[in-house]
Amino acid sequence: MEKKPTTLFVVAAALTNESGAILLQKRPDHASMGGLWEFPGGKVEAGETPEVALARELFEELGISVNLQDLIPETFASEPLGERHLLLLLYRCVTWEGTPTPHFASEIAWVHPNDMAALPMPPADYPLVERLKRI
Ligand SMILES: Nc1nc2c([nH]c(=O)n2[C@H]2C[C@H](O)[C@@H](COP(=O)(O)OP(=O)(O)OP(=O)(O)O)O2)c(=O)[nH]1
Repeated sequence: MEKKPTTLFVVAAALTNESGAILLQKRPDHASMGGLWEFPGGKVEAGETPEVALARELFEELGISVNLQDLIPETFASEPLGERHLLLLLYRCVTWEGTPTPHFASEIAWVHPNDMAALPMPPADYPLVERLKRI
């Protein structure tokens, strides 16, 4: 019988500063996809809307607070991820409270989409970056 992959719902943010650079964080070496640069975010938990999940993740991972209405849908990725299928919703956010501070990531950096090709990222992120370059 054909295997039916479980869809993994992930939300992430393109936190964008005044010069158009976007915050990326480096996954810790011991994590899955360790050492890769990603958009901050994570899995949507049961009972959460995607926006509530993203606001929670941004607070947990970076210590910043966002208003749900400031999370603007930007683009998404739909890609196989091991035995699962990843659906990653990317939101744009230009307004938040607090200074992003890495709580789990090994590093954070502000990177212009044109410079992201130089960084190793999860495979699902490359099409997202291409989209961000054209916006
Ligand atoms: N936050 C985030 N996750 C991403 C990106 N690209 C990408 O493939 N992912 C994947 C990595 C993870 O499998 C999943 C995010 O979940 P998470 O960050 O809460 O997961 P985790 O480290 O606990 O992951 P896992 O070991 O359970 O797979 O989405 C991205 O740009 N940002």
